[in-house]
This record gives sequence, C-alpha cells and structure tokens, in this order.
Amino acid sequence: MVSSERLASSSRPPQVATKQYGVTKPISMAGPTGADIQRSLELEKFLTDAGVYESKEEADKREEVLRRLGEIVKDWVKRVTRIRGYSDQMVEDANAVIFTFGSFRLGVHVPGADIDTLCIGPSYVNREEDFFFILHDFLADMDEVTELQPVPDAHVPVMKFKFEGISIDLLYASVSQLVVAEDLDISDMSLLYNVDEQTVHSLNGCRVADQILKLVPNVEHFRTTLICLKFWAKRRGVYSNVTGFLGGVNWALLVAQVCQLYPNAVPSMLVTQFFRLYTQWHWPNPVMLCEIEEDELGFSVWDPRGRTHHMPIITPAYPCVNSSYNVSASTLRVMMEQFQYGNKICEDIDLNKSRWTTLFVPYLFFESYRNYLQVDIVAANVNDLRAWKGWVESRLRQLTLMIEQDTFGKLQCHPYPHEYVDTTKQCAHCAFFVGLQRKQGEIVQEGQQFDIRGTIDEFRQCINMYTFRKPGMKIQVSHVQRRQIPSYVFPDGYG
Ligand SMILES: Nc1ncnc2c1ncn2[C@@H]1O[C@H](COP(=O)(O)OP(=O)(O)OP(=O)(O)O)[C@@H](O)[C@H]1O
Ligand SMILES: [Mg+2]
Repeated sequence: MVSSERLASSSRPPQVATKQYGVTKPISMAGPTGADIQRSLELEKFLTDAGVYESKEEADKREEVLRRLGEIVKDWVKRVTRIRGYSDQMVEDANAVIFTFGSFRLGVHVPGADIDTLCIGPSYVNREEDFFFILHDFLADMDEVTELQPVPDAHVPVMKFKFEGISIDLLYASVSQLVVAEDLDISDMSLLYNVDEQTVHSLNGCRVADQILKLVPNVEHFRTTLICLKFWAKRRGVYSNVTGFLGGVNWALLVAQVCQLYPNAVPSMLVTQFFRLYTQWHWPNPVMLCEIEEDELGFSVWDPRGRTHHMPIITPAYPCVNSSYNVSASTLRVMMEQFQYGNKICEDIDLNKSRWTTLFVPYLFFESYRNYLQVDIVAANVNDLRAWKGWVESRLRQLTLMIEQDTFGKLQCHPYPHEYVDTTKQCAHCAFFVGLQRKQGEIVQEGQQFDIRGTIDEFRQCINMYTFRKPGMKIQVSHVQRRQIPSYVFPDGYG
C-alpha cells in the first residue's frame, strides 16, 4: 500500500531553479512510511548482493596504500629540500600531505575503483620538474608501482599509476607556504592566493567533495542513494564523463540535490524522487547545491556560447564550473530516455508492481538499433593501446557531434561507453560502437540514405593527428548492421 501522504507529495511537481544562480529549496516532506523503510532495506540487500561494497580486506589494503603514499611524498619533499640546499632544520621540517577526493573521499567507491589523491607540497617544490620528474622517477623505481603514466599537459595535470594493483590518480598542488602543516585545512580560501590556475583546479576536487558532504542533510542516505544510482547508470550505459554522459562527480551532485530537496527521505524514496525530478527538469536550467556569487562562477551559464551547456551541473566550490560540459544534445536525449525508464520502474515499485532487480536490468544496446558504427582501434602492444584508446575514446563525442551536424540533426548517434576486445587478433585491439537512428518524426523519402563517408574521413584525419602517435596505432570506422555485430561482443552468446 502507498500512503496518502506519499501520493500527495509525489504528485507535486518538482521545483526547478528559475532565479539566476539560485538553488532549489527543500520540499518539506513527511518522513518514511513502514513500506518505504522496507523498500530501502530491500534496495540495500540488492546492492550488497550485487557486490558494490568492498570487503574489509580490500578496505584495509586501500588504507595501507594511502599510508605508504603519504610516506613516499614526505620522503620526496625532504629529498627535494636537500637538493635545493636548504638547511638541515628545513629538511627536517619539510612536509607534504595527501588528501583524497572523488568517490573514495565520498565513501561511495566500488571494489576496484581508483583512488583520487592530491599531494600538497611547499611553495618551492614545483610540479613541472619536481613532481613530474623527480617523484616520477622515484615511483618508477618502486616494485609496487606499475603502469606509471604521467599526464602533465592535461587540464588538471595528473600522474596515473597502480600501487600494489590499486589504481591511483595523483595530483599535485604547491601552496604558498614554506612548511605544509600536517593538519592543513583544505577549505581555507587563503590557499588559493598566489597560485596558478592548475593548482586551483587540482585543489578543487577535494574542496568539492568536502562541500558535497557538508551540504547534504544525511550523509549515509546520500551514500546509499549515490552508490545505487552509479550502479544503475553503469548497467544502463550512461556512466562515462569522457563519452558525454555523466561521471562520478556529476552523479554525486545530482543525488546531493535530491537529498537536499527531501531531507527526511530514506534511500528508496530518494531513488524514486531522483527519477521524478530529473525526468521533469527543464534543462539547461542548472543544478546547483548552494547560492553562487557571479564572481565565483568559473564560466557563464547564460553566455551565448552557453548553449553548448546542455545539462549544467555546477560544482559547489570556487571556481564553480559546469562539471558536465561534455554532455551533448544526443547524450542528453539518451539519458532522458533512461531517466524515463527509471521513473516508470520506480513508480511500479512504489505500487508493488515491480522489483528493484528490474530497475537494474542491463540496457540492451545491441538490440536497440538497426545500424551501428564500429570503431576498431589497434596498436602494437597493450601499453600503446592504452594511450591510443584513451585518445580515440575522448574524441568519440566529436564524431557524434560531426555526424549530427553534417546530417542537420536527421541522423542521431548514441555513443556507447563500453569497449569490446577481439582476443583473436595478433595486435592489441579494442572496439567502440555508436548506435545510429533517424531522428524520430522525420519524414523519410523512399531510398533516402545518409552518406557520412566524408564526415568519417574527417574524423579519422583528426584522430591520426595524435601527438604521441606510434607505428602500429591504427583506427578503422565501419558501418555495420545489427546482424553483423562481431561475436566477441557477446561472449555469453547472443542471449
Ligand atoms: N568534469 C569534471 N568537473 C569537475 N570536476 C571533475 C570532473 N571530472 C572529474 N572531476 C574531479 O575529479 C574527481 C575524480 O573523478 P572520477 O572520474 O574518478 O570520479 P569519481 O567521483 O571518483 O568516480 P569513480 O567512482 O568513477 O572513480 C571528481 O570527484 C571531481 O572532483
Ligand atoms: Mg575516482
């Protein structure tokens, strides 16, 4: 049975931000009914059985890896201090601290997820040489470290590696202090004075995570709901920042907004309200968790170029940016379809006509379209493939945009954020797929076909301009029909 209070509240339209840089206000709502609590317990059981929570051993290992990383950066900073010729006292006092951010900091990481870390060091230890050369070489010599990959020219420069098999993203920020205190307060705005833009960006992840945890009314409910929605998004093929869907921070902000609106709700209600709210949200109205002064915005939501911000989800710490700038009209369309699916199932669950398992049924991408593009990527070895694949994956959004533009929006693309590997190939290989469909409602003339060969050639040329291209790095883009999808895509059979 559904309580009358519940029906009354759920039939109310969600409030949507109308004021510039304003936030949505809490919708007062009665607390959970017995049925809501029961549904929440069932949801948690489902998530536990699905394996989204890591074991005690895995959690301990992560803590140990973080402790080791903390020691390594301290040793490194002391070494640099000595090389720079500072006094023995300075060498003794020299310090660096590690902060975590991302899903680990929020307490919503799944087994095998990366740990996003930020190292804060003193003013005289720089990123260009000290971090990307001295610390890099230090790490390269360690047996525990594998797959070390420096990315110094990224928007947020990062060193990626595995430490005893755990993926680490390590950022570096040098602050205007000679000695970094062990209990440094990352929310202190004065840390942002006199530092370069990359440092501001590097500090931002930690400040955003802390803000989110401060702004949600009930952290445990927020965590369960976010774990649930991230798992759902992966099952439904809409979890991926790089492909133009949403990544960890975007899902966190969307869920945090729902938690703010329904402060008394338990996770099952929050999941239901999530789908209700975002199926009705008037994009591109921005989602934002707190009031933001105009000068805190790192971009303009209303700027005429802002039309490219299809689904603005604004981070809550200076400089507040749209965290989902990769979303395009086509990926927004795909996500809205998925939100509608989620909304329908949750309504049925509320009426006891469906169960949680149905919500998480994997999306059948290869049954959803008749035509696809297959993007095959090969390289001489797995290391080359990792870098090459990353580059191609980051350009798939461009392919989608180019096709939709060149066909005046009549051909719609759905880039799928999963890679498939043909293990029978001699060289290292992976493939991505893009679903193709005519825009619905388009009047089709007999025999009308789209010729996108020119667009694909242009895309391939752009891909081949990769700065770090090596012999053996190749890409092939082919049009395939559903029945031509290669069998390695279905390792368990065609279902
Ligand atoms: N588009 C973005 N805009 C702003 N911050 C971002 C963006 N992408 C990543 N970040 C920052 O980097 C952090 C780590 O990114 P990551 O993609 O690992 O997300 P995550 O929340 O850790 O999820 P996952 O469980 O997938 O690792 C984010 O939490 C956020 O602070
Ligand atoms: Mg992460």
